[in-house]
Amino acid sequence: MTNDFPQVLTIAGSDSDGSAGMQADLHTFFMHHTYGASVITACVAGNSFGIHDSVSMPVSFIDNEFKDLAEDFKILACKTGMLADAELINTVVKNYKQYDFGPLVVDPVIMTKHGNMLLEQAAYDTLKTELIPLATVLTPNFYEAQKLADMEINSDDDTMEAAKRLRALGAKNVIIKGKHVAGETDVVKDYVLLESGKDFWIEGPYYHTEHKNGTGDSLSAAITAEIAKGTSIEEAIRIADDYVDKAIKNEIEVAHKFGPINHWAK
Ligand SMILES: Nc1ncnc2c1ncn2[C@@H]1O[C@H](COP(=O)(O)OP(=O)(O)O)[C@@H](O)[C@H]1O
Ligand SMILES: Cc1ncc(COP(=O)(O)OP(=O)(O)O)c(N)n1
Repeated sequence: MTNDFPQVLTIAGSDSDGSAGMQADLHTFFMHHTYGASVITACVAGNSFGIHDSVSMPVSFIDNEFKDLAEDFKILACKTGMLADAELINTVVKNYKQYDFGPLVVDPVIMTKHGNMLLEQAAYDTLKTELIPLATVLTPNFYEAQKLADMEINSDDDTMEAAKRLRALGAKNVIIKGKHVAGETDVVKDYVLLESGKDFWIEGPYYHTEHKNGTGDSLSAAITAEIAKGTSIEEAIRIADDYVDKAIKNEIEVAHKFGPINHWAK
């Protein structure tokens, strides 16, 4: 029997079209040679045209998902995605503190790139005070970084200041995914501030494609998988960035409008 596949966990919402949410996480875990388990927090009904309905799981059900995994699995790293509201954030925080599921990557999912809200506004403070302090790596996109750092980002200096503020909330390592707007952008730039104080930019070409649903989920899932394999945080972030870059660059023909990225790309 082989034991070469570290066990990892996504604590996230299900997205019915498979492009984002825990489905994207599980595709990514698989491609990084890790075994993915899931604590489902919410379900969204959606397709490549948008999200059309959403329900949250009962708190007692989420407790039982954690308990069942803790009794049977050795989770080496985990990540959070869509948490919907403050009650769900508090439930996840309580369970993460109770069990030993390794380093935590927090993808502070607030809104999809097409404007659907996935976290209610009343929960932003809970995210900041309860979950972010537990984060080994925090992975906000441009919009989320502005909300959580409570500032506008208009320059590289602003991005660096926002990352400092997010570290001050308690996140050990921060990657802020850069702003990228079709027609305005030739390059995408992510900024990384590590626990050691080391910082750097990861720059790549902007790809003109509608097939980029799930980029943020896949980035944070790849970081999680690499951490579970023992990769350093810096290298995990670089590998994850490269994975998502290739997955956007090499489009696949799935769905009619805003499609998924290509997890098989090499
Ligand atoms: N069109 C694009 N071309 C190249 N890289 C992209 C593109 N869109 C997103 N990325 C990259 O995908 C990763 C996820 O970023 P982003 O899409 O902003 O996250 P989110 O899905 O959380 O909004 C980042 O590394 C970002 O630079
Ligand atoms: C259930 C669910 N969770 C998260 C998202 C958003 O995914 P993300 O990768 O952060 O962003 P997009 O690239 O999809 O905008 C989602 N859509 N559904």
